[in-house]
Amino acid sequence: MSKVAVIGAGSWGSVLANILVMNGHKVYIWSRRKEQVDELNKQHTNRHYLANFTYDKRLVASVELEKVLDDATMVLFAIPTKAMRTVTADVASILNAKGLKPTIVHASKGLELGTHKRISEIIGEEIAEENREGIVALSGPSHAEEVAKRDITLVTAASTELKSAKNVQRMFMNNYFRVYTNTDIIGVELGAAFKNIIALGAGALHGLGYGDDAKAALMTRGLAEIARLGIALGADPMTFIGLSGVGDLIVTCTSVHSRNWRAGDQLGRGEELQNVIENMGMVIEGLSTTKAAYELALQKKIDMPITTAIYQVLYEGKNIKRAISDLMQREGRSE
Ligand SMILES: NC(=O)C1=CN([C@@H]2O[C@H](COP(=O)(O)OP(=O)(O)OC[C@H]3O[C@@H](n4cnc5c(N)ncnc54)[C@H](OP(=O)(O)O)[C@@H]3O)[C@@H](O)[C@H]2O)C=CC1
Ligand SMILES: O=C(CO)COP(=O)(O)O
Repeated sequence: MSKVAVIGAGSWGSVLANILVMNGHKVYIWSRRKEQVDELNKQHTNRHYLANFTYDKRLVASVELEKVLDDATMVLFAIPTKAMRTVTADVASILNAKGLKPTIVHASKGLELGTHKRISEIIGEEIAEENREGIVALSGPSHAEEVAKRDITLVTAASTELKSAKNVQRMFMNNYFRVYTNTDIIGVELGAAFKNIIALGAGALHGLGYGDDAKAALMTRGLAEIARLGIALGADPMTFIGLSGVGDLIVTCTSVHSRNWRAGDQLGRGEELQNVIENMGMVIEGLSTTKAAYELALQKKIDMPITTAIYQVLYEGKNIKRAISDLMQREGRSE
């Protein structure tokens, strides 16, 4: 039996941990809050993040990172991108002190602000090679609310080391959670991060009352521009038509579960950005990813009109209707 340490007990970390427990693995989950640990261990619930769901009683929660990591053969990070560097550094020093070499998996979707690094790059910088077997990104169209109900979900395990990706595939697969492997971790991580930008836009169109034609147009042209940037950053173009590309774009642009879509919807209805962030109570990754992608597009000289428009709305206070009108009035061009 493998021992898995799950770092982060929000909606996604807790549900992935639950899958692993139900698949027969020993799983410890880390939370920084004692009251959440007590709730998970005693009531087997996590009401703030997932109302009306009861976790498998065998899932053990702890605030002690050392205890969670003890004997771990796999470490799974599911925390917001902005917390990745400091938390991985804490994990790294414990792995080093204990002489552990687990497979490292992450399920987060974003780019680090300032450095524009992908999450596997942050992990690679913080956790020494002698303390990791491989780095795997687990990604695809998957909402915690549906996976918790054992709805059918397909994701991909991406790593430059196929052996590690296959290990993750084996550990997570069951009759409702199907895992593919992929060696293009660049494309998988970029598709996962960038689709959140387009989801903000899709939500905004909904909030403003636009119809299905507008949403389909945004998703299609959005995919074109995020793939353009992804390819410039080293991704395989084919990855953008896979689960972590178009698959995740579809679910995030159409699902009421998506925090990015819901944030966009509220902005479209005229809500102030600060209120949207405060009321969500969960991470909205697309907000910072929009900034990172906008800066990268400028650096790489990639045309990203939708991302630019969303950046202007979020960071420069541009009126959303004006942003849409400006997009529509761009010079006509070939598809
Ligand atoms: N929810 C989903 O369905 C999916 C989410 N993802 C991705 O997974 C990642 C995590 O998302 P999700 O679980 O939904 O997020 P949530 O907002 O639901 O939970 C975030 C978790 O991270 C913890 N956390 C936040 N900041 C810090 C910090 N500075 N240090 C340590 N822990 C911290 C939170 O702790 P606390 O409660 O104490 O604040 C909480 O446990 C994101 O990148 C998201 O895009 C990917 C696929 C599906
Ligand atoms: O990545 C996700 C679905 O695949 C989750 O999206 P949100 O963060 O928008 O909820």
